[in-house]
Amino acid sequence: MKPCIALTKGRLEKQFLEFFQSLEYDISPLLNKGRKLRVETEDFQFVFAKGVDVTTYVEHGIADLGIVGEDILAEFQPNVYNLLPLPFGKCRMALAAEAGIDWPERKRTIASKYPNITKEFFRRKGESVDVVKLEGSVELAPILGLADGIVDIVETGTTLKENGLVIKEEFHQYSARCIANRSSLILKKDLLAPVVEALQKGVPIQ
Ligand SMILES: Nc1ncnc2c1ncn2[C@@H]1O[C@H](COP(=O)(O)OP(=O)(O)OP(=O)(O)O)[C@@H](O)[C@H]1O
Ligand SMILES: O=P(O)(O)OC[C@H]1O[C@H](OP(=O)(O)OP(=O)(O)O)[C@H](O)[C@@H]1O
Repeated sequence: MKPCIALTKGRLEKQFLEFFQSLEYDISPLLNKGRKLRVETEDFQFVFAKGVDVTTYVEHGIADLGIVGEDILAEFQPNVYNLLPLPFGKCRMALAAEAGIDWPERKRTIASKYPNITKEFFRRKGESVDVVKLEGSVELAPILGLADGIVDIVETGTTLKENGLVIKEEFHQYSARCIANRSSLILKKDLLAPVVEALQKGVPIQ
């Protein structure tokens, strides 16, 4: 039996595969996978899904391990074992608003793909806000007047800058994480230990 690893499609998939290859695992069957969502290599089964679905497959034990952004874990709090940080997918969570516009004194409206993280951020500040959930291109919301500000991921800051927004506060730093199904870690210990160890060795000491 091969361990099953669920990968977040897109950005993290690319970065994970480069990292995995640097650990000398053969990833050649994954390089020309086309639109296939399930691919086997010599040592593993890989499945490809959206971040939040990666956590669902791992929580249900369909996948033993998952590669997912820490932002997804913070937002959805899945019942998985948060095994270790990985040295890619680094980004921050920030509150941003239009440059040169005064932050209104009334109750504010904040747009985000992360309503739970947003509410928790303002709860800790003792402020009550209305949160509008969006699925992407969140930077549009203040420009179009849907919200006073946004809570979103920032990496280079280019998206904010090119849309006339500025950071008001940064409040979390994230990276990709390796998560595990809680039972798999016990029941498939011998199968998973070598890969977990290899991933761990590949993570530079902070
Ligand atoms: N600009 C970024 N720079 C670095 N890491 C990012 C950035 N945006 C997102 N991430 C990280 O990568 C993960 C996957 O992001 P990605 O944009 O590939 O998918 P997504 O935002 O879930 O949306 P979709 O699949 O709908 O495009 C996020 O959960 C986050 O941890
Ligand atoms: O600071 P930057 O390097 O510009 O990166 C930040 C952008 O990246 C993410 O969006 P993504 O590309 O995932 O698109 P989305 O808006 O559709 O989620 C995030 O939501 C920001 O919009």
